[in-house]
Amino acid sequence: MNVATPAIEVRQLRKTYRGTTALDGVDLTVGTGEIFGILGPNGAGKTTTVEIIEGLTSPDSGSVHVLGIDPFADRDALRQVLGAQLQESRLPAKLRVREAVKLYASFYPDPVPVDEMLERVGLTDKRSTPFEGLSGGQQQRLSIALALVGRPKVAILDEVTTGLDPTARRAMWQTILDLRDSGLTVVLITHFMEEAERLCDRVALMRGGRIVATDTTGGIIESTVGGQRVTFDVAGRVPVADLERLPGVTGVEVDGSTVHVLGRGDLVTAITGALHGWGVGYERVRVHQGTLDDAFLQLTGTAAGRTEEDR
Ligand SMILES: Nc1ncnc2c1ncn2[C@@H]1O[C@H](COP(=O)(O)OP(=O)(O)OP(=O)(O)O)[C@@H](O)[C@H]1O
Repeated sequence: MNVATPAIEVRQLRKTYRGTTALDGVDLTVGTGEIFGILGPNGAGKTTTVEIIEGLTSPDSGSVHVLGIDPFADRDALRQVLGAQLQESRLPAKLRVREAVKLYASFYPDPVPVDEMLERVGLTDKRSTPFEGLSGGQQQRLSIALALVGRPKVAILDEVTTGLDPTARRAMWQTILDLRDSGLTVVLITHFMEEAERLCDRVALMRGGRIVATDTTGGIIESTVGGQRVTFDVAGRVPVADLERLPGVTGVEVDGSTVHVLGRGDLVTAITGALHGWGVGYERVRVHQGTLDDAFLQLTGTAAGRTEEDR
């Protein structure tokens, strides 16, 4: 990954649809050769952002550059470097797999040979199957083949593993990692936290048309939910101030007789040792490592997979 040489630069994008603010000042820098995830609840503005990057939707204001190309000033140049996978991978029902890839290949000066492309996405056996005869996962793989056949330098993949069974999802993950290893820059919109953790070099979390965090998944977890949460029950008075002063502790929450201590390092040893020393009886010690789900919840106010409207 090389953030010093950005593949995509987005500055202060704003977009309103008839009174609905879809984007409210989005800034993004995607380095060349990284898998960059965009996460956020439904309606956060992810698709609008990538549609603007793809030159499909014009922003009200702000700027976008993909490898230095302005998508709105030079659409033809953009098409040669950017591979976009359609969110709704709709093709004519009767179009056969190989014909579809051949058609898309004809748009480019130096496409991947059609049969090689089919092999790469595991669709060789399905080359003569019409689009309507493909399973959801096969349709996803075909749409990736269509996005990649022109040898793009940047690929935008929008929810490519939605609807896939666990085996197909893992195969798709490997495909995406292989693409990154071959030098492609990948922007990945996903609702799956595990997918983001496994694939993405960095992620941006969106909420209400804004980016609320950009970092590695580990960095986001560390800076929002910290290392871990230790929960235990006490019979008597909770020594909140004393707990807050322990090394590594970043927060203490009390819920009746249940105490949650947030922090980093060897928290359990520090807490139990201190409680013994203070003569405070405790029981049922539980440790919860911070996850990307927790960070998502904290930063977006929404559980992963729920909508902004649900809040
Ligand atoms: N064509 C449109 N007309 C009107 N409003 C739109 C249009 N496209 C998007 N919006 C609105 O803009 C906001 C952002 O939508 P967007 O599709 O970018 O979100 P998203 O994060 O991609 O959501 P999802 O996870 O559901 O795909 C939403 O409030 C949405 O209703």
